[in-house]
Amino acid sequence: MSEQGEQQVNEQGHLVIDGADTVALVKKYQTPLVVYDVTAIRQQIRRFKKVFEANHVKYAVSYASKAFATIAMFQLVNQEGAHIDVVSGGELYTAIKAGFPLEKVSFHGNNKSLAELEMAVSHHIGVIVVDNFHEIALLNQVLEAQDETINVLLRLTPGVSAHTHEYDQTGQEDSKFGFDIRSGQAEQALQMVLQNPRMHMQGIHAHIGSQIFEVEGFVLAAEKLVDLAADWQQKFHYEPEVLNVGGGFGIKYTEADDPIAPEAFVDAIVKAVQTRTAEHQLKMPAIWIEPGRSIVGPAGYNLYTIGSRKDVPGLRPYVTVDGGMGDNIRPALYQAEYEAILANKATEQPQETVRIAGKYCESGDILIQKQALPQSQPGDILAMKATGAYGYAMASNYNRNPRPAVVFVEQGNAKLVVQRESYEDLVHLDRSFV
Ligand SMILES: Cc1ncc(COP(=O)(O)O)c(C=O)c1O
Ligand SMILES: N[C@@H](CCCC[NH3+])C(=O)O
Repeated sequence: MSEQGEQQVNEQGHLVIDGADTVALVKKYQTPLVVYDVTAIRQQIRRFKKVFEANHVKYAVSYASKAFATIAMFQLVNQEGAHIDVVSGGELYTAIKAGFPLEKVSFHGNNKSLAELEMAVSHHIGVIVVDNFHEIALLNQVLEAQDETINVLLRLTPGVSAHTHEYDQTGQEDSKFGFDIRSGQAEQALQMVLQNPRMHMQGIHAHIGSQIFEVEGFVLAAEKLVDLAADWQQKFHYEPEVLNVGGGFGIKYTEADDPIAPEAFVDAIVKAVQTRTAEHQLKMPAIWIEPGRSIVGPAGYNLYTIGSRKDVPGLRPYVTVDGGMGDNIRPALYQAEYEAILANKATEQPQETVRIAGKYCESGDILIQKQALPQSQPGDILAMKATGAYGYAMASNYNRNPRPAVVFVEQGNAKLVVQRESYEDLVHLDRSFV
């Protein structure tokens, strides 16, 4: 068992992840290897749920599976009684393969295809988070063709932009996502759904961004949603059963990060919704959240083997590992920062500051710009911490490197949950030209 930020080391001086010696894991599964601390994932889901339960509100913790979507992860989420959100037919297919209860699935996305909507409706998923007018028409077409009905949430852009990296802002008005509230688009969408006998207007949704450290944005967005609900109650006698405030709760990647606890986010959101609904004399809706990063991020580690080293005189040493931007694009894409330790020398003191480079054919393939480490040798194991969200999920086969294996560890027991890709896998879909 491990808490975010805590580091477990055994008598051999090896980093331990949920009871398993990382050096032994590497011996068995090789590198690059993605390892998840299952206890940490379970704890994180339970922490979110506990706050809702303490406040006696109806709720759903819906894991945003885009952060890490595999069959094993969906099964783990199901064991913890949480919901999931999917954003593609592929994520939905994974949920189906995992045996996930599909009535607990929400389907997001700003351009769901006809085929994706057909798949969602025929599998009777819990709710479609409708994003735009085109989708209302497509969904209606699918529902008529299949003679079905479905629950709908409307995705709204509440005009709240969270303080975060620019690429992650999705709540502001100038966004590709959702119906704009201010211009009246949201109201128009509501009327269309209310008039459609095949769509059950279950509630409203807003997601304001990702890797957010303050509660203010969530509180503001939640208040705006409740104000809108009050307006709709007056105008249309409509009250939402569900108010979904999205995900985006920030995590600690480096010592410089100081996110508030998951409990604090949820508590502030619940209190804001309670207060505002009471003011407007509305029924208290169920509150749904969609944490992705905060559930899997801190629980994940990328393990690499150190290979070559280049000392640039007067500048710095480059220490290269056997992975890089193919298994973690975030440093190259978002200038995301991480910290790493030598997993096989976890008790040794740092002696130098190095740049951790990947093996890909790109100068920008740097995993960590500045990392203090003990003296390292080829063959040492580097453990990058907090890589569990949007790491493996965004992995590619660039340079035709196979994607890593993924191992789940729980109380010392390791289980391979995604096999390492083979060279054969890499050419599997290729067809000969001659
Ligand atoms: C609609 C929606 N819900 C949930 C999430 C999950 O966000 P995070 O992983 O930051 O918790 C995202 C991604 O930002 C999203 O777009
Ligand atoms: N992929 C982004 C987060 C995207 C959030 C999804 N809406 C990251 O790694 O930080």
